[in-house]
Amino acid sequence: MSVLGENTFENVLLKNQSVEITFGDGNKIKFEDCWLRDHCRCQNCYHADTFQRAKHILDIPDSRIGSFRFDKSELVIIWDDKHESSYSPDFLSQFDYTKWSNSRKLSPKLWAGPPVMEKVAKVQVNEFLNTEEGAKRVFQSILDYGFVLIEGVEPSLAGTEKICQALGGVQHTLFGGMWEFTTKAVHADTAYTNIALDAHNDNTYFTEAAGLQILHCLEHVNGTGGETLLVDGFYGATRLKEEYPEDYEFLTKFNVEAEFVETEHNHKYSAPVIRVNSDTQDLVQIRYNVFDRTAMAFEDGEKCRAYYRSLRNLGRYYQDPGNQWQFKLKPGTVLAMDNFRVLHGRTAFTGSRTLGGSYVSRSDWLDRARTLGLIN
Ligand SMILES: C[N+](C)(C)CCCC[C@H](N)C(=O)O
Ligand SMILES: O=C(O)CCC(=O)C(=O)O
Repeated sequence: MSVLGENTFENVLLKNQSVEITFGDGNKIKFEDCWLRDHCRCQNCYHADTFQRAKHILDIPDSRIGSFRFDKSELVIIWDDKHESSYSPDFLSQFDYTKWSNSRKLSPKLWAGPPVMEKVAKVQVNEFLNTEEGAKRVFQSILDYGFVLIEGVEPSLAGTEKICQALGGVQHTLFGGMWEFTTKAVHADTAYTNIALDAHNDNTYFTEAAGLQILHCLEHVNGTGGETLLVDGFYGATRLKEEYPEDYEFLTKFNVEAEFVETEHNHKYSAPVIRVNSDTQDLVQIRYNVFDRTAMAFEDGEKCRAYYRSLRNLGRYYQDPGNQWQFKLKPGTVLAMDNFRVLHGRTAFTGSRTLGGSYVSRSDWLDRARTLGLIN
């Protein structure tokens, strides 16, 4: 791929309502006239200071290319309504479809079980908060493995909040912004107890689940247990696709309804357990939480049985201890995990245990990763 500022125009051919451009890096791309007019970057067509289009799509003339001229560094199109548009080779050469669509793909590194412990990043809090290199390591670990550990954090909600802000900002939900939870039943949810919680994704009952879940064990005294378990939701879905393709197909299409119900709230949402990108079929999100499922009616017995068979077959990968990483979160270490991919749970515990943390929206953490140059 050419370095920015090095590509050139080598040849431009007018072909009916499109132009075929050969660039200095040897690549050839065909542009339709409607696309070229829409991407005129003159001050009447584009607000360069806000990166926004200046015209409604209905106000972009349906014009034809009258003539054009070019040299190595500029292509000028004179439209049949006399408007002139200038393009650089670096701008246009971005729009090779394969290169453009690949530049938007994420590349998760699937994992199964404890070996991930050696791969996931463990970043000191000052490195994360005060250096670009540290911030890049944090977000790259989330992009690669779906989670990261940040160490040396002040074991308080305030100390944890600094991490949540740096990850993209605190996402407010019915549970609050920054939350601390214990076995005090402040919400009608088993998280606010001391029982074991099998691996799950949070917020399957929200129209958009939290992007990241941040957990920090602030204290655990006079008791045992309360170990965290993580499993790669994308690994399980990939195994299901290989070994039970019809169940994978079902879970990418069938809408499973989930709920969160308490006195002041009644959330419901229905969506596939496995969400894939409709263009690339790449995995986008896992919404696996068998505890928050609502009681559903089924169109027929076949769908009902497919629902149970496929949720069980997928659940076996997630419940397999060989695919899980189980560890004890200790005060000072913050776990940030991608709630669109990694399932989490905990073992039962005794004693007094306080967890602090927050959610961070997917938009906000991807925004940080993008501004660090890690993704497009
Ligand atoms: C994280 N915090 C304790 C605030 C809320 C927990 C809610 C858990 C819910 N059963 C779900 O899976 O979404
Ligand atoms: O208590 C824990 O370690 C995790 C609780 C949990 O799964 C959640 O809050 O979603």
